[in-house]
Amino acid sequence: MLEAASQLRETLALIAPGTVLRDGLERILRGRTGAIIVLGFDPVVEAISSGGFHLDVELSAARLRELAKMDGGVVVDMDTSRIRRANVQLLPNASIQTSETGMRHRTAERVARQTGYPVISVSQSMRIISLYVDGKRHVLEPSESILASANQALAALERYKARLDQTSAGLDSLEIEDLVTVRDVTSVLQLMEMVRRISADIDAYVLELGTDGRLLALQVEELTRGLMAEHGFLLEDYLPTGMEISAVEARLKWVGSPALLDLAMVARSMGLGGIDGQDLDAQVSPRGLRILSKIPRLPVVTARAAVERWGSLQLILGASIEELAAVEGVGPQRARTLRDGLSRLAEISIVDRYT
Ligand SMILES: Nc1ncnc2c1ncn2[C@@H]1O[C@H](COP(=O)(O)OP(=O)(O)OP(=O)(O)O)[C@@H](O)[C@H]1O
Repeated sequence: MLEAASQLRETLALIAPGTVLRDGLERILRGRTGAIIVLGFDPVVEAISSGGFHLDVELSAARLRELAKMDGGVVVDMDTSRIRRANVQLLPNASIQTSETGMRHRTAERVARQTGYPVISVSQSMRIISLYVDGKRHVLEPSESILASANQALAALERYKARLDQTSAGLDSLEIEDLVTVRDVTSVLQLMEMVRRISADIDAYVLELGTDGRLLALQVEELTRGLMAEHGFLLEDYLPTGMEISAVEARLKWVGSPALLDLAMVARSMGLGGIDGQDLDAQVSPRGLRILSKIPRLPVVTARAAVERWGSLQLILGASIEELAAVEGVGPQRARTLRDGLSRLAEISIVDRYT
């Protein structure tokens, strides 16, 4: 059995716009009929299916629509995308709790609970498609209303991303001048986490939207490109020795959205700002990976080699071209790229400060 959240996700993907199943469901709705469709076929399903007939035909939208016109349920074997039974009376255990009204929906919920397979009901009277999976009911919204919510989330994502870019550029300058405090680092991490959460929400919409969500997916991908890598570099730059990135990520995941607004909470998650994370004005110095990764044409392995050799951005800034070139994995040409890149970042930082 799949993990609950992933079972819902996988089923939503199976019935998203653009899939055969969704096309069939839309036809059933347009034809003003109803349906009850079990997405799985095994001896348990067989045991609670009575009457009707056995089939072994490929699932198609037109077939599903035709079979749904008949009374009773349709059983689809999703592994092989084949229709296995139609016109069956489903007889789940009547003692299974159901919060639904109407025989079709009560049956759908019970069958889903009893078999562990997702069950779809299309209500003829209410004209809605419901999915019963993992003991819960999920009503399929029309793409337009999902898109409306997704667009709101996208607007929020754009706002947070713009703030993140600004805050991250501010951190560049502070790093060059060695004036970073815990507050500066955690502000960037906080915004990264917010952006990550909003994109995860949008990903869920994208999944449910199927082909209707392609443009949305592209926009999110564009907005969040490179963000995961930068997130990792930021942590590598500031984590106290001995603290694992995965441990910080696991902690952050459990910080609720309101608590995420508290910088001390974020600081505590990454082991900065003292035991309680309250010392936000404490000075910290980066190892330098995040800022070096921003230098065009400088491979990450080279940046990493320099960071491993000196262990601090200030020391890298103070190193001569010859010293840089002598590091294994750097060499003369990349040493120059690195030095020029850092000089440019330093210039930008000075310009930012005095204009
Ligand atoms: N146990 C069952 N097995 C298979 N199909 C069923 C079962 N119970 C109901 N149905 C199907 O649902 C149809 C509608 O039944 P009923 O009017 O009791 O349900 P409903 O919940 O009010 O449905 P709707 O919301 O579509 O109006 C039945 O004609 C039958 O095709």
